[in-house]
Amino acid sequence: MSRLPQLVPISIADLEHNAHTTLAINALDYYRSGANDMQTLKDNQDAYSRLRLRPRILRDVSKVDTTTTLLGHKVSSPICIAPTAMQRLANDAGEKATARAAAKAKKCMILSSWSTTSAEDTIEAGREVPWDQSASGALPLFWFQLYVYKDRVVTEQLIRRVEKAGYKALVITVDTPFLGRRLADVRNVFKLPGHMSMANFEHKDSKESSLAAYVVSQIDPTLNWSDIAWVRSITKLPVVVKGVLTAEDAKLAADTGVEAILVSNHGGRQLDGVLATIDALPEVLEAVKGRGVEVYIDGGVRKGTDVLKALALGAKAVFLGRPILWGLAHDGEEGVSLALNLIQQEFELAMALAGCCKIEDINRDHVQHGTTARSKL
Ligand SMILES: Cc1cc2nc3c(=O)[nH]c(=O)nc-3n(C[C@H](O)[C@H](O)[C@H](O)COP(=O)(O)O)c2cc1C
Ligand SMILES: CC(C)CC(=O)C(=O)O
Repeated sequence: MSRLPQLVPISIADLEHNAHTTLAINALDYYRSGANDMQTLKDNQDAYSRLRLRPRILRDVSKVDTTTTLLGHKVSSPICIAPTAMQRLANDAGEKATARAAAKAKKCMILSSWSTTSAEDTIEAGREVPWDQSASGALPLFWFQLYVYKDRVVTEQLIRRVEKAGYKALVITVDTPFLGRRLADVRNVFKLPGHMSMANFEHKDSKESSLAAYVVSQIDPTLNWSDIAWVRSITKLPVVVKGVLTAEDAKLAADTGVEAILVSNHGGRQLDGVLATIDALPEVLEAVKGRGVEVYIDGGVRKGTDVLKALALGAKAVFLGRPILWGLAHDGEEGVSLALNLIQQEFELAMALAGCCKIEDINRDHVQHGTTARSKL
């Protein structure tokens, strides 16, 4: 098969292009696919293009500061790393490379339950990078994404391990009672290669079965709000619910006492046909207004202007899924650093060009839906 030439990457799109030229087809398909017709996958990005920015001028933007806080921890930027499973498919250094890049950038990384490196080894790799406080006071931040296993003993043991290892929040993914139907994975009969394992669950590994069958065998489809309350009752770590898309569920999340909500459709990989996350964000924000719940977003964030739009609509932070995998595939740790730096630099430039010097300067008036001037709306 002839491969396209590599680009010298200067954008996330370039990194994606390069990953298409280098990754083995089963890994590439697993990473890039959405469910079914991939309508939501496409819409996650398209929806950002339907928004327009409203810049302010003459505001002395010679210095731009992107530091912010997530659940009380100061990080260098609201650009964070979403949990993605099986990162060693992209590069042998996998999750360790991502952790080092996150630590260097003093950004927040969420590690997937289904990582190919254990929770302990991943955070340890992050610690190899000095966690010295920068002048801004920002520090690296590691959170753990939890799939709730049918076996609650396994679930609780994992929570104890990640508490001990130093993860600072549990991000419970609630949109995967079953795996979405990703047609390419079905055709490729995708499964984890024999030399890798789901490193947090060695004894639960099921290399023989497809991913969908593994989910059916291990993940609890009876999961409901009382289980979220149960997790909260057995840990002091703050809880983030990942996969909220409606005002109704946002209210229930707040009622359950969770500290944060991650508006997510799992990168279009679960229920195809749901709203793009940036279109679902306003109703979620409205539903939890004044309840002290932080609201984040992921899905389709590829450019600095996307970050600006999400923050202008009210998100506290954005999480990147595939862009990190494209960086990993390009050049391991260096590639993840490149992905993070490219979008960080774009965001800083977008802030300056919109007249914003700090995160608090970004507000609802910096963005509008549609392409018609406000005076004509
Ligand atoms: C290859 C891949 C694996 C993923 N694995 C997980 C996972 O293990 N746990 C989880 O909660 N979300 C998982 N996600 C969803 C991401 O956390 C995130 O919601 C999504 O990728 C964001 O969209 P983006 O890829 O457009 O940035 C995965 C996404 C991809 C693309
Ligand atoms: C192993 C999978 C359930 C990980 C995941 O969330 C995904 O592939 O989207």
